[in-house]
Amino acid sequence: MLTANNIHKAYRLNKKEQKLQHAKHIQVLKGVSFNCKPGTVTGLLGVNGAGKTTTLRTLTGAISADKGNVTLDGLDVHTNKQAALGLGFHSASTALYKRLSVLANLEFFGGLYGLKGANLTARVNELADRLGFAHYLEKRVKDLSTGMLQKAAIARAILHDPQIIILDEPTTGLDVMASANIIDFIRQQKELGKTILFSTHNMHEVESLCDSIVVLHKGVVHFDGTLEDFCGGKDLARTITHVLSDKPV
Ligand SMILES: Nc1ncnc2c1ncn2[C@@H]1O[C@H](COP(=O)(O)OP(=O)(O)OP(=O)(O)O)[C@@H](O)[C@H]1O
Repeated sequence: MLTANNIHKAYRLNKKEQKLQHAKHIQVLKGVSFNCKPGTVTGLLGVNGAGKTTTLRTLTGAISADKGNVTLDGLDVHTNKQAALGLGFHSASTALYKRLSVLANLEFFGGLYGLKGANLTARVNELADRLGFAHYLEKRVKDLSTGMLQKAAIARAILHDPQIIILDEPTTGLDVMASANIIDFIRQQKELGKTILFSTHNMHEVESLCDSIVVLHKGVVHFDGTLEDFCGGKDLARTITHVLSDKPV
């Protein structure tokens, strides 16, 4: 089980912001705690600026938390290498080398995970088939469309076959077909027994995929539980708007 335990995170403001806000820091996460149960899909929801990306980045160690910890099956993912390898993280900033082909990128990053030879080829081909990018393995990353790039970057993030897959807005900016492809992929990964945590603003994706949701608001977990418990049979988009703006549904 992946556990976020009392995560706090503040960012230092730049000089102009410090003057405007009469503060040196902005406290973005204020004690975020939740679990992702094995073999489930959890949606991380919240309005722009709620702290979703910061949560995912601190969970995966991409940035350090000021306080709190993250464990995978009881092991701290920030200090235990084996636990860290249990996570795969994709976000808009997941980098690929633009001048290299998709294949060369995946071979390079696979090598960093210790994959080589037939095992590496098999893993790249498996992901290319599942995500539907086998036909552009030889294309240079700089020549990819947004959707193509997204799939290649997701593949890069999970080359090492992690138990936990963490995706920051995986379908943002994608057309319906490319989005559906990624949603199918998440579903397949769940069927394979993986644990998935992803942030999104698309409530239909949440309704069709998620076993549970975590609603973040102003850096605090506002709700953590099943969709049914959150919505009580009502429409998710309306419920979340109601809950977060305190207006009647
Ligand atoms: N590197 C940074 N330095 C300073 N402030 C930051 C930094 N990164 C994020 N923030 C601020 O932290 C807050 C939360 O940002 P975050 O990106 O985590 O929110 P989010 O819920 O993912 O938003 P969105 O839905 O728009 O992607 C925002 O006020 C943002 O401006």
